Formats: sequence, C-alpha cells, structure tokens
Amino acid sequence: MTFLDVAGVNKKFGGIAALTDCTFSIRSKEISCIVGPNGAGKTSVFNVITGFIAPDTGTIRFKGQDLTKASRHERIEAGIARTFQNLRLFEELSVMDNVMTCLASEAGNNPLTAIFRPIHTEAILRAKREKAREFIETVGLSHKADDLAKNLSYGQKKLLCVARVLATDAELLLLDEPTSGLAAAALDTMVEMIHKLKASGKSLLIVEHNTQIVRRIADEVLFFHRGTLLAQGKTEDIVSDKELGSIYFGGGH
Ligand SMILES: Nc1ncnc2c1ncn2[C@@H]1O[C@H](COP(=O)(O)OP(=O)(O)OP(=O)(O)O)[C@@H](O)[C@H]1O
Repeated sequence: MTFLDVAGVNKKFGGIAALTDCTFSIRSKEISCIVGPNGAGKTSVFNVITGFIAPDTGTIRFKGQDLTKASRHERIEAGIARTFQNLRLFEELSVMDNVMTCLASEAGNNPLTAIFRPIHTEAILRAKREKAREFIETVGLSHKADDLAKNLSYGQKKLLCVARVLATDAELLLLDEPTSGLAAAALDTMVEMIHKLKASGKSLLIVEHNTQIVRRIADEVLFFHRGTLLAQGKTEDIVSDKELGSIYFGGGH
C-alpha cells in the first residue's frame, strides 16, 4: 500500500496559482524534504494535506484512505499532524499544558466510565499528564515542563512544537521549517531530534530552506517552483543539480 499520495492538486487564490497539477507520493518511515524558492507553494502543500485549504481539484490519500474532504481533526486522527512556521503555541500556558492539549484522545471515551466520572476524570488527567511528560522528555524539555511557553527560548519553543505533534500520536509528521531561526547548537539539537523521530518509526515531510540541513536529514527531496513540483529524487541528485540550484539561488527565475 502507498503511504501519502497527493494527486492532481490545483489551488488558485484569485489569479495566483499556489499549486499547479501537484502529484507526488512519499514513503513511510522516510524523511522527505520540500525545498524551493519563496512562493514556490511549499506551505500550500502542507495546507492541502492537513486540511487548512481545500484544493480546487485533486485528491489527498493517506494509507489508501481518501482524506480530500476530511476535516483537520479527522486528518490528525488518520495519522497526519503538522507544525507551523509561526509556531502557534499557547504562550500563556505551561509546556505541560501545551502538550496536553494535543494528546490523542484514547482512555475516557467509553460511555460506561461516565458512571464513575469524578474518580475516572482524575485518573485520566493523571494518565494524560504522564503521557505528556514522556513527549516532553523525548524533546529534552523535562526541566521546563512547568514553565510558561512564552518564557522558553526560540529553540525550546520549536522543540515544544515537536512535542505537540508527537502528542497527537500521528504517524506522519509535517514540520514547517523546523530549523529556521535557530543558532548552531539549537539547530544541531533539532537535527538530532529529527533523526530520532525517524528512528522511532515516524515518517516526516519537512519544509527546509537550508541546503546543508537538507543534506543532513533528507532521504529524498521534492523541489517546488511556482506551485509546480519540478523534481523529486534522492537528496544528493536534487541538491547538486545545477539547473535546480540556479532556480533556487537565482531568485526563482
Ligand atoms: N491564502 C492565500 N491567499 C492568497 N495567496 C496565497 C495564499 N496562500 C498562498 N498564496 C500564494 O500562493 C503562492 C505559494 O505560496 P506558499 O506560501 O505556499 O509558498 P512557499 O513556498 O511556502 O513560500 P515561502 O518560502 O515564502 O514560505 C504564493 O504566490 C503566495 O502568495
């Protein structure tokens, strides 16, 4: 079975084509990086996959399931979760609460348990806190669990975003520029984290601007330009392609 399939997707905003006949698949348990100049359509790809924009035409299938018309929530339940370029954290909440709000619902959905609600709710809360703690530990923020998100460094905020997508229990993680704006040490931590996620069995689709980082993390690369997928292939083939390089560094021409 194929993993994620995007087929024939077109999206226009007024006269601007954000995506034109966009067709590609990505494999499970790999890191696929989306690259391309500004305005290439990278974020739009994330938006159509996660239901933040509806394509004019085309389909999104995940593990054989047609998600084209699914709500954002249904897509998360199906196993696709994302981060955002502008983070979108609850700045006034603690690290713990930021993660807890993203936890996949599991225990507590059985109507029979409603009879024992007061005891049960407390038990659920405790279990959720434990679960959240695991994800916080995974991203190395245990010492910050009770701090407000607004008091974290930028690098720590980005790690918190990763903890939040992990909390959804999704199999496919879409990370929008996870390393942008990070200083060298935080950047290395994020790269390590990305490798760790892959090693734990996650599949990742990542928008990444930095070619050096792409080389360090990607199994394959999808190169977008003006809303069109120009090339998809093994990392070194795409990154070292002179023609694509001149499109990327030549300001998109
Ligand atoms: N909501 C929107 N309304 C109008 N135009 C949009 C909208 N979203 C995207 N576009 C346009 O679609 C095109 C692709 O945008 P998109 O943000 O997907 O590119 P990108 O590759 O993510 O760019 P960047 O690297 O600058 O983030 C651009 O021309 C953009 O202006």
